[in-house]
Amino acid sequence: MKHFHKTRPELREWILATTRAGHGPMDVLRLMKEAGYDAQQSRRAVSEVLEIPLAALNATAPRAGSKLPRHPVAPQMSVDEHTVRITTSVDTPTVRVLEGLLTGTECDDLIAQARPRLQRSLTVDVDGRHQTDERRTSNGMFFRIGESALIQRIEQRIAALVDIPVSHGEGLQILHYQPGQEYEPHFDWFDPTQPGFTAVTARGGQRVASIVMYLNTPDEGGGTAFPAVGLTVTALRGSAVYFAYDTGDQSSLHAGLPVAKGEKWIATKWLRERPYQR
Ligand SMILES: O=C(O)CCC(=O)C(=O)O
Ligand SMILES: [Fe+2]
Repeated sequence: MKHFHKTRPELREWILATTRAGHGPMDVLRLMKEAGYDAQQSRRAVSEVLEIPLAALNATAPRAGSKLPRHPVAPQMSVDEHTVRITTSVDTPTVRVLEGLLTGTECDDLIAQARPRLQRSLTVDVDGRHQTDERRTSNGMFFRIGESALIQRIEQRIAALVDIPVSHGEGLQILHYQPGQEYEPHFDWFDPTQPGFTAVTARGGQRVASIVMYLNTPDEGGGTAFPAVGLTVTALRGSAVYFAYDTGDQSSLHAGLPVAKGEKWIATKWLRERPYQR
C-alpha cells in the first residue's frame, strides 16, 4: 500500500496525463486501485488534482449495508421449479447469458399486462429529472414491486439467482420497441460526477447489476450489444442477459440494437446496492 498526504508531483502528473489520454475519474481510480493505492487516498488525490468534489468520489465507495450480486455460475442453476442455463460468460464486463429464465407463458402474460399501460420511455438527466430522450425511442412502463403474483414470482426468482433481496430491485420495467427503435449505447450505473447523482442514489444507492429479459424473439435485429467486447446477445423469448458493474465501469457500455423487422419486448430489472423499497 502506498501512502501520501499532499498529492506528490509525480502522481499529480500521472493523474493529469491519464485524464488527458481520455480516461474518466472512475477509470483513474480503478487504475490506482490496481496499482495498489489505498482507495480513500486515491479519491482524495483525484479530487484535489481534477477538482471534483470529494463527496462525489466518496459516493463511489461501497457503504455499510451494500450488497453485491453473486454472478450466476455455469452450467446451470435451479431456482424454484426452474432450471436456468448459463450459456455464455464474459469476465470484463461481467456478463452472463441466461437461457430459460422465463417461461413462454410468463413472457406472454407480462406483455399482456404491460401493453395497456405503455408510455414513451424516459431517461434520467443530469439533474435527476425524468424526461423523454431521442436516444431512447421505445415505449415502456414500470410494474410496482410485488404488484401481482406473476411479478412476485419473477422477482423472487431473480433474487434467488443472484442472491440479492427483492427489496434491492427497482420495479420491473417493460419496454416495447418497434422497427427502427433502439436504445443507444449507455451505462446503467449513475455517474457520481454528475449533479443529479445524489438525488438518483438517495434511495437504494448505486445500481450494481441489470437483467434484461427478452419477452419475444424479434424477426431481425434487436439484440443487446456490448461494444467494448464486440458481443451481441441475441434477443430470444424467455432468455435474458445479466450484467454487473462497478461505478464507472466503461466496459459495461451496452445498447439495444435497432429492431430491423418485427417488434421487441423486454423486461429490465435493475438492482441497487441497498434496499430501494421502503
Ligand atoms: O434493449 C436492450 O436490449 C437493452 C435495454 C437496456 O439497456 C436497459 O433497459 O437498460
Ligand atoms: Fe441499459
